[in-house]
Amino acid sequence: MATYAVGDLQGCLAPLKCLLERVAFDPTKDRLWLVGDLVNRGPQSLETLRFLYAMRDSLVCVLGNHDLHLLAAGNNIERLKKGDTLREILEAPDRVELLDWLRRQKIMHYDESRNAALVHAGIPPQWTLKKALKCANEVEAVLADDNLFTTYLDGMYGNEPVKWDNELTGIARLRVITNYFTRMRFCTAEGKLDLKSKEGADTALPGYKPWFAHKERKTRDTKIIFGHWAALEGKCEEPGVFALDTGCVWGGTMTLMNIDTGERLSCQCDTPISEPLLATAKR
Ligand SMILES: Nc1ncnc2c1ncn2[C@@H]1O[C@H](COP(=O)(O)OP(=O)(O)OP(=O)(O)OP(=O)(O)OC[C@H]2O[C@@H](n3cnc4c(N)ncnc43)[C@H](O)[C@@H]2O)[C@@H](O)[C@H]1O
Repeated sequence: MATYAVGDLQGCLAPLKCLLERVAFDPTKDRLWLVGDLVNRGPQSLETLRFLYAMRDSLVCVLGNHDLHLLAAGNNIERLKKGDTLREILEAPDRVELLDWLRRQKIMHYDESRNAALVHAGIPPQWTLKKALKCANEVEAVLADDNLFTTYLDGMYGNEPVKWDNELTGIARLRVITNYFTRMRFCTAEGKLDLKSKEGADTALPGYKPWFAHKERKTRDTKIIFGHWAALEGKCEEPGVFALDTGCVWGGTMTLMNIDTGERLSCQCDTPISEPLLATAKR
């Protein structure tokens, strides 16, 4: 039995299948951890979601910003944006089943036996592991609640508050938690977010650093696996922190890592997003 983690899929099913074949993945024995952003921008969002749903008992999955966006669009809370490749899911006969499953996935997974955490974007430096799990659970509970999840999705968008405060309540509290776990790249040691910068780790504004690079970070004893930040190209110098988004959808590759050995494999995406969309996204 082996446990693997794979970077952002973003609707790229062919490289996922290629990676699973290369490691002879056996869903009856092996486990696959997904860093989130299962869908959007790539060519096969619906087929990817169906493929994952069919093997759901072998998966551990955390949600990314694109997955949350799909949930909002699927509940008529947010419109699709130019470049989104989610319409096929919204029009699918099995959409209710698929979105219901997606909504019940985690924001953070922690495996005590490995002392390893899985998140989409990161864990802010000022939070302990215990605090991070508690905050992730607040969002997970609201998302899984049939009466509350649409109110959450409706208030989820936006960049404020820029920093955690224990006194925060309601949607502002849930929004900053969401932004830490699913959108963060750069922040200060106190967890003040810069959500605008998206380039490499060496492009931080004065006073900011990649979330994992703060020496005060309170989760330094825990292995952390994350995706989201394609411009890192899967490279992270920080010991115990593993970046897995290698920009499949941007013409890069998809990366799979054996969680216990650290061994990595990559597959090219055959059909990355079109050149015009790439140019728009980079502007
Ligand atoms: N609370 C909330 N508030 C607001 N929105 C929310 C939200 N929750 C969910 N959302 C939704 O989030 C979605 C994404 O919003 P965006 O605003 O487009 O998000 P992003 O930061 O660009 O994130 P992405 O996940 O696409 O990052 P990636 O590194 O792949 O790509 C980022 C950039 O990296 C660049 N890049 C990729 N590979 C690179 C490389 N090798 N080198 C340099 N740059 C590279 C790309 O060109 C691209 O510009 C939207 O649909 C939005 O609605």
